[in-house]
Amino acid sequence: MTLSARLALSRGTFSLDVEFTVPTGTVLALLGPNGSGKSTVLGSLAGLLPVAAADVTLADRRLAGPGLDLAPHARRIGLLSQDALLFPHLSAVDNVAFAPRSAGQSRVRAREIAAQWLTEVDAAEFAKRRPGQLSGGQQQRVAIARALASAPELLLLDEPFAALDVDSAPAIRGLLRRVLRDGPTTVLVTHDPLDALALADHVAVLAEGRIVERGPTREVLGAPRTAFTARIAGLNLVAGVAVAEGLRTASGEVVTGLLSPDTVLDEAAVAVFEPSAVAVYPHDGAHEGSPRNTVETTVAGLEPHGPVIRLRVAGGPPWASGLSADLTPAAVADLALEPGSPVTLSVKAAMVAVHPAVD
Ligand SMILES: Nc1ncnc2c1ncn2[C@@H]1O[C@H](COP(=O)(O)OP(=O)(O)OP(=O)(O)O)[C@@H](O)[C@H]1O
Repeated sequence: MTLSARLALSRGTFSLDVEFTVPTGTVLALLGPNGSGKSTVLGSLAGLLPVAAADVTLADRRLAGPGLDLAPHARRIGLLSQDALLFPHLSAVDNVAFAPRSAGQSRVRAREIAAQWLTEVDAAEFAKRRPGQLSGGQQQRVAIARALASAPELLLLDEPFAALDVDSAPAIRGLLRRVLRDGPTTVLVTHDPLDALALADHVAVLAEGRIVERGPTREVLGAPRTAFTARIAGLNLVAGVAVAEGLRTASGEVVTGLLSPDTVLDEAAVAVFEPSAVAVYPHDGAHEGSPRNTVETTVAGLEPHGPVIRLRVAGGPPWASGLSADLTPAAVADLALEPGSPVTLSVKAAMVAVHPAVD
């Protein structure tokens, strides 16, 4: 069910004008700062907001177009927001059964479907409880089951981890990774690049109602082409497979780091670290102390980046090419760095986070 959307609208002084496609079964993450229009895109796709001009098709079904604006319930879209928004007077199983029941399934069949989905999201044991008797994370599991139980052709996720505490967010993220693997075409709104890395095949970066950059997630976040994306992402990313010590790259080097709780060993992962976590030495410099990842490479470029100088490197083992490090202007002068200078980069293992990633 490929989604093709063009949406244009104004809300007061804010205007939105975007066009994008999400191929069947893939996940597009919409990233952007507060107020950039992410929720407005989701609301428009769901048919909850009036649009000035829209052309939205899902496979061969037109949801909106000239003279056509299907009502939300007729769009066959599942929506999951940051708050679970369950019906407080219904049990978990009845909340989930509500979706297939509204789609015309018999009461018995709707309950069977609900029970299957509650099992799928590890919430079968809460089936009889009402939302008030569940934690935020448990409610969000039930809400995921409800969104999927309607067999939506498009799933819209609006910051699904934002209301969860740091302990339950990774488990729910892992759960969504699992159910989205063979799941519906999905648009995920987030301001956290790590959510995009874990769940999305592609990202589109929104700024002031326009898409300023788009492409495969790791490409866009690992090597942002616009200063804007670099500000919100700007992370060093190394792709590979999760191993107990951290991450193993395709060419066999191990980048030592801390595994996030939802990481699965031997599955695709990325090691993520800030340019400010990278120390730079001349080749013969000493770098001892806590366990570090150390690599010999060459300065490719130096650019001012706010108050610091961002150094990019090229050469050395494949995983090191394109890494960034932030230095003070004084350090750049002390080390006499210029393009072509040989340098050793060093990153403390404790500063490297290993996250699951979409293959
Ligand atoms: N009901 C409304 N009436 C008028 N303007 C609105 C309304 N709701 C939102 N806006 C404006 O639309 C713009 C986009 O808002 P939107 O909620 O889509 O951004 P967002 O990227 O989802 O932000 P956040 O990350 O804060 O949720 C903002 O400038 C906002 O002020």
